[in-house]
Amino acid sequence: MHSAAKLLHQMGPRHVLVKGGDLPGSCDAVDVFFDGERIHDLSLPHVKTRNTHGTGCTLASCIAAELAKGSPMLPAVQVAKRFVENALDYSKEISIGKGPQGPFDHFLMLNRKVHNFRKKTVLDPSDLFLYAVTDSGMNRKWGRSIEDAVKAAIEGGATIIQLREKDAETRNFLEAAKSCMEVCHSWGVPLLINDRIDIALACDADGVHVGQSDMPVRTARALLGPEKIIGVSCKTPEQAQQAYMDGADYIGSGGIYPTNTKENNLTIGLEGLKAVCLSSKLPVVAIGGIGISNAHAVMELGLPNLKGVAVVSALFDQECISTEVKKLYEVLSRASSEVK
Ligand SMILES: Cc1ncc(COP(=O)(O)OP(=O)(O)O)c(N)n1
Ligand SMILES: Cc1ncsc1CCOP(=O)(O)O
Repeated sequence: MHSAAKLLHQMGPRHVLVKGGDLPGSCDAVDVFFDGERIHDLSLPHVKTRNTHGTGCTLASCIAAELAKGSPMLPAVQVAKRFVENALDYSKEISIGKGPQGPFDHFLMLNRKVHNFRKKTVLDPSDLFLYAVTDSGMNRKWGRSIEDAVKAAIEGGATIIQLREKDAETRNFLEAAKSCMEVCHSWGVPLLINDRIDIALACDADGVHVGQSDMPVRTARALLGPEKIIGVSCKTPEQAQQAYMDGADYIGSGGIYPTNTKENNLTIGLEGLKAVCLSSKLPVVAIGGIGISNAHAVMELGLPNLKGVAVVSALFDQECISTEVKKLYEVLSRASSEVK
C-alpha cells in the first residue's frame, strides 16, 4: 500500500489516500495517506458487517465537507475515516435488501433520535466556568466531610461539582453523593460523579465524568440515557473527535500544567489544550495544575469553546475553600471579560 501511494503520487495528485479497509486477515482497517513527504498509516478497528455499500463515496464526501469547513487535508481525512467507522458501527445490525452487500447508514448524524446518538444537551456550557472537583484525600487531610467541602465550593461560586472520590467505599460514597445532590440541587448547581456510573444512577446525579480507560462514553450513554451529562477526558484531537461522535456533552482536557493530584499524568500544556479545542465542537474545560496564578493564562487563549477551568487542589487543599473559589471566580471573570 505504501508503494501504491507513492506510485499514484508520481502521477500528479498532491495527496493520495489508499484504502485498505477490506484487507484479508486484518482486524484493523488501515488506510495509507501520502502527502508527498510523509506516509501516514491511519488505523481504526475493522467493523465486521455486510453493510458497507456507499462507504467510499461517503468517505470522499465527508473529506470534501471537512475541507470546505477550512480543515487541512490530513485532519479532514482523519475525521472522515472516523465518521465512516462510526456509521458502519451504528448500522452494522441493519438488515435491508438482498445480496452480499447492504447499505450503511451515512445519515446517522441526522437520525439522532433513532440512534439515540446525540441528544439536545442538558448541559449549559457556561456551567463549566468554575468546575470544582473534590478529592477524598484532601478532605480527610483538612478534616472535612464531602458535603461540607461541596457546600463551601458552591458558596464561593463554583458553577458545577464533580465528586472524585477515588478511595471511598461504595456505601459511604453513595450516602455522601445523595447528600451532595440535595445541596447542589438547592443551589441549582449540577453534580457529576467521576467514573462511577453505578453511583450516578443510584443517587440520580446530573451525570458523570469518564476517562479514556473508564467506561466508554457510548456505553455510559446507553446506561444513563439521553438526559444525563457525560464529560470525557481528552488529551488529543483524535480523542476529542471521538468524544463528539460518541455523544459526550463536554471535554475535560489536561493536564495543562504539572499536578501532584493525579499520578503519571501527561502534561499537554496550553498548546495541547488549543489543539483539542480547535478539533472539537464540544465545550471544553481545562484541568491540571490550574489555580489563581495561572487561570488567566488559560482563559486568555480566548478559544470560543473553552468554557472554564476544573480545579482540585487549588480549591480543596486549602484552609478556606469558599475564599479560594471566590478568588478564582474573580480571576476567571476578569480574563473572560478581556477576551470578549
Ligand atoms: C473535568 C475533568 N476533566 C478531566 C478529568 C480526569 O478524568 P480521568 O481521565 O478519568 O482521570 P481521573 O479523574 O479518574 O483520575 C476529570 N476528573 N475531570
Ligand atoms: C484529575 C486530573 N486530570 C487531569 S489533571 C487532574 C488533576 C487536577 O488536579 P489539580 O487541580 O490539583 O492539579
